[in-house]
Amino acid sequence: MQISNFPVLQMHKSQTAMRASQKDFESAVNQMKLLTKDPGNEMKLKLYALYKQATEGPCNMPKPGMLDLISKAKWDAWSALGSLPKETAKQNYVELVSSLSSSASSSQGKPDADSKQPGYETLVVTSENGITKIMLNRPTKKNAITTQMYQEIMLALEAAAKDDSAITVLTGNGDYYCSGNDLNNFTDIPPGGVEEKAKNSAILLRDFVGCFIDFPKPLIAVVNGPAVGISVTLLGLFDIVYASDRATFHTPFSHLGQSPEGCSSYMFPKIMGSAKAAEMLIFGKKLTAREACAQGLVTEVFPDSTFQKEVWTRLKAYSKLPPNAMRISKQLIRNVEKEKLHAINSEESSVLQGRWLSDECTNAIMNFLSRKAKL
Ligand SMILES: CCCCCC/C=C/C(=O)SCCNC(=O)CCNC(=O)[C@H](O)C(C)(C)COP(=O)(O)OP(=O)(O)OC[C@H]1O[C@@H](n2cnc3c(N)ncnc32)[C@H](O)[C@@H]1OP(=O)(O)O
Repeated sequence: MQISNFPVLQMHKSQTAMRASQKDFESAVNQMKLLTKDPGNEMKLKLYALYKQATEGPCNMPKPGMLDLISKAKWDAWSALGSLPKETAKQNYVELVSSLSSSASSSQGKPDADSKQPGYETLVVTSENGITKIMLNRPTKKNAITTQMYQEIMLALEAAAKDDSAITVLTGNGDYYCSGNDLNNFTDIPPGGVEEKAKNSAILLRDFVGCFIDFPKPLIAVVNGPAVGISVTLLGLFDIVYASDRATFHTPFSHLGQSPEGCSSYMFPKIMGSAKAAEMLIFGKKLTAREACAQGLVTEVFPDSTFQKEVWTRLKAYSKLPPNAMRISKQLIRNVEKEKLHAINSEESSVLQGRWLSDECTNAIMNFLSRKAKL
């Protein structure tokens, strides 16, 4: 085989002026180890040949026997590089790895059109590589959760629980992860009046949180930006929470005349201790991502510039673990407290039903809607 049989090498022959440093080469070698998608045998042979040429020079090994097919394919690929200089081989290796990683990362945040599931207006739901991703999709409203969105999230979780993906991810589109309950939800009053509205909302809230309590597979929050209200309290029910260092965590319930939900009245003291939980849930202290990580609410914080790439690389690796083992482990952890969590969820929903009818709450919502108050 001649060098001309490798178009990618041809393409780079004219670029030898741009030499790759030893550091670039070593980091490309490390990057290859992180690649989660198999690049295919042809590509692997090209990379093998370039690596050998870059580190050992031209192939002078004896040709393997005809029956040793794998060694022979490798020997052929290396020999085909002839007397290609080591420096050029290094450069070509670095560029080839870079083209592989960029095509992998460009497909990470952006689902391919075929994998997008129809039927959702407020979410983008995709399923690929063993991962079902539920993305809140009202970026212009900071992904505030409308009544329709609560319903769609429940449907998406129900479907994800049954599909063949190994893990499920919740994330947000745009600069926010989620700004919590859409405060306009309270303006749509049914014929039965505000009491009926409060009752229906409490039922919706209880059912919504119930889906998170019962979700059977590993559930991961990819917190791409600030999180407010119910999007924060629910995090205690996730198995992993990855956050960008741009994210903040804010539960301004007292400011809104409301009280905690999402089982946070139990999970937050358990996760971070009662004093820290009180600062968040009673006094509305906003935490940075690093503070939330130090309190145990967040699993790991990543720099915003590499957040998507690092998180999706990690999740793709996790999604290849045996799915049944992951499910069973999750259920062992969750089942100990499932009944208790449902009881807490019912109690929190019923307390909120009363709060929504209070003057404190009504005034706070009116203030926001008339733009007098912002968090
Ligand atoms: C079935 C009911 C279950 C209820 C469960 C109980 C849940 C409780 C909670 O989640 S409490 C938390 C509620 N959330 C808030 O109080 C947040 C309110 N929003 C804000 O304070 C700010 O918008 C902000 C700090 C999130 C962002 O500020 P800023 O960056 O200045 O952007 P804008 O304010 O201009 O926002 C852009 C656009 O989005 C609208 N919006 C944002 N969040 C909400 C929201 N939670 N509800 C309704 N609308 C929201 C905002 O009004 C702007 O809209 P506009 O462009 O003016 O049309």
